Amino acid sequence: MNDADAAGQIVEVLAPLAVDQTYSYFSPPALRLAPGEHVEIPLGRQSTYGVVWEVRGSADTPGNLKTVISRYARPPLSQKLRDFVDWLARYTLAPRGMALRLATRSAESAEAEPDRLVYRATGARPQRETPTRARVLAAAEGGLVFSKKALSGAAGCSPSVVDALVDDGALEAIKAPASAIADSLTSDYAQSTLETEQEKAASALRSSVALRAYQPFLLEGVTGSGKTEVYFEAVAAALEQGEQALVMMPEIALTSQFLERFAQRFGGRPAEWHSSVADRKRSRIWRGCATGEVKVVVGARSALFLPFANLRLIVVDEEHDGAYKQEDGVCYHARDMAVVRASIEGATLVLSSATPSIESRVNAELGRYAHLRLRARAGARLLPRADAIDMRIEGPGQGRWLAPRLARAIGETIARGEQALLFLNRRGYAPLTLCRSCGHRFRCRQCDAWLVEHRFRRALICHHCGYVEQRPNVCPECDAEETLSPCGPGIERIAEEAAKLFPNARILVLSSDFPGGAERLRRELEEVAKGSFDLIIGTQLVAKGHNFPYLTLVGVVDADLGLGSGDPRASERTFQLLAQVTGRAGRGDKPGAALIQTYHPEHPVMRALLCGDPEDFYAQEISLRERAGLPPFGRLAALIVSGRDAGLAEAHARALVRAAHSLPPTPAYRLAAAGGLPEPDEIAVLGPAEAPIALLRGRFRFRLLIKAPRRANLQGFLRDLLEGGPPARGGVRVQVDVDPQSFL
Ligand SMILES: Nc1ncnc2c1ncn2[C@@H]1O[C@H](COP(=O)(O)OP(=O)(O)OP(=O)(O)O)[C@@H](O)[C@H]1O
Ligand SMILES: [Zn+2]
Repeated sequence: MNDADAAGQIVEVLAPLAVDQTYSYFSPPALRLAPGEHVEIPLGRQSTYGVVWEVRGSADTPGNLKTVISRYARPPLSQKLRDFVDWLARYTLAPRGMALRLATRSAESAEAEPDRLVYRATGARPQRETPTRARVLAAAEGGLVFSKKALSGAAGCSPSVVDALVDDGALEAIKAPASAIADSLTSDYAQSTLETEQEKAASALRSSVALRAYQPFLLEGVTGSGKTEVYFEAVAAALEQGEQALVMMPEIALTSQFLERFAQRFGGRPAEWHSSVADRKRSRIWRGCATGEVKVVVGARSALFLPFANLRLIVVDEEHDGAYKQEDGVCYHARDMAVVRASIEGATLVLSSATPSIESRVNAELGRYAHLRLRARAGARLLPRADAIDMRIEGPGQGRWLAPRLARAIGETIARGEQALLFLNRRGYAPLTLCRSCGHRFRCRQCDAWLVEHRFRRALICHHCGYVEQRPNVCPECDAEETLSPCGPGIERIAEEAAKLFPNARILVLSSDFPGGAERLRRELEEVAKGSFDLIIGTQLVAKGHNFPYLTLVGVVDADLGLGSGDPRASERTFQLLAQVTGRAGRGDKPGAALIQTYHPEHPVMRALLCGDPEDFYAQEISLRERAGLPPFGRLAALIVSGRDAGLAEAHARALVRAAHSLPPTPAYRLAAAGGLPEPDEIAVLGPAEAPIALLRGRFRFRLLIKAPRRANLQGFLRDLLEGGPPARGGVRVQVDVDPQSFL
């Protein structure tokens, strides 16, 4: 043994806590740690879990450092994954420990499983025979293997009898093969014949995967054009090389159809990764990703932090979907971080959508992403014919929500034995309840929001914080009886109207807030696909990615709903949602149609939907963004300052603005003068303004918006501001949201 072997090490360890820095520890000679290994370390008065971030050198004695307690037998985090964690933290301004937490939450207990023993009869007779022993041997007859528990259970004896029979030579114990975490997959299990455009796109993806280098693609194809079919070819290419692929989906709990389709193509299911997968199973998948045993993961945004051993492909399905943005804890956009992870891993990246985000569209137009397009539906099917119902002219009567033309079309569809879908993106019965006598309106005490009436649950509910109260019969303000009146519709109210209009129809209301959770929704969506319902009424969860072969008519109850929010992405989001939901029609043998109820049929969003060609719409949105310096032409960050005391929160927000303007000048960025128009290369600090939801869960909220040119060092500025600015006091919190998606 030479000196270096005999010496201990000094290691930097990052703990998955709200800390940014690593801590130095002494590691005794016996441990010989490598970067990425998982260790137990003393921290404060306790011991905690951490990951070795760096080995700094050797040392003979701890000196004044604390000593690493032990090492966990878990697969180490690769350099690439550690780089990704560091990158994420730098970009989002989250403490590095919190970014690490995203990658290690399921690592705990991801040790290798101990070998399991199973038992088999040897055919030899035991030296001593008893009735109990005879029963155990009878249970083991036939040459099969059994667990100890199965044998002792069958014989009604204690497990020690099994051990005794092993000692006697009548049974033998053998190592059981570890049960597989994932099905084995076959790249060419059932290949479909691709159409010309599909084949072109698929072969571009296949060659990219073979190259083993970072290459980003935007796969843009109309609804039902076979995007899934195309990116399956990229998955197949990764499997052929024995390497790994990750497919991200915005609503993983609802993707049983997808898993089924995957199994038909590859002969087995991928590993599923999302919050409703049991902890134990998550740990096994985590480990399987690190050992390379798991080849394909289908998951929600958190799957991006799995410790893949050799990741060749990331697919972000429905890349435009808002669900990819995480808005609490570490605020990150999983689509954008997928780009980063793919580039660190040297993997192929596929962003797939029928209605890409403006950001991805611009990136494709500028050549940053290769643009693959599928312009027609597969199998010569047509996109649904869309028509507007002008609510100013042909709307329904007072207290009703379905225009006569829409009601007629639904009746005819059902009569033909086909399915219709009514879409309204609002849960509950009515978004507002008011007293006709005194005008009292029910609002949440914790939030700046009306309480939404839910008839099925007989309650008034706040959709922001979940606060629930019973709906009274008497007005709490003026004591008048029977004067409370619901205003406006939610899907429950549409269901009530539909039940009156179509008393014999099999109607299904789909909403994420009904009891039974994701499991129930999964079953109901399967029933819809089988044709068990005539009319489906649902919120945005019916819009996404489903294939309902019998569905031929989609009715949009209120197409204007999302347009008035003042959000810079309002038009884009409304277009995406409505294109997706109308795209559910006509995917089977029969052509589909969409009827769109709107007060603004001339709105660019409606025009794009009606003519079926979004090019003008995209061009217009892109030029609006460009002129306003909004993403992707400029960059945004929001600081949300909140507190139980409105005055303190507002004062802190103002103090932050003052602090921004008194930061010492630096070559790293330039700040626009307070109140002045920014020069093209300057960062502007806007606000503070009271947030549109000024009160949320009992906290008063003020927002600052930081607007920066694309090349400016936005993170550098934010870091200087948060470090150099005044400390928050009196329970005031500052949340940083880089690339905000929500402005509420
Ligand atoms: N080449 C093909 N051969 C046979 N069937 C195909 C082919 N391409 C697509 N299909 C079928 O067409 C339907 C739509 O395809 P797919 O779901 O892949 O489209 P998509 O573009 O992902 O749809 P969306 O974005 O609307 O969810 C599916 O039922 C699929 O099986
Ligand atoms: Zn509330």
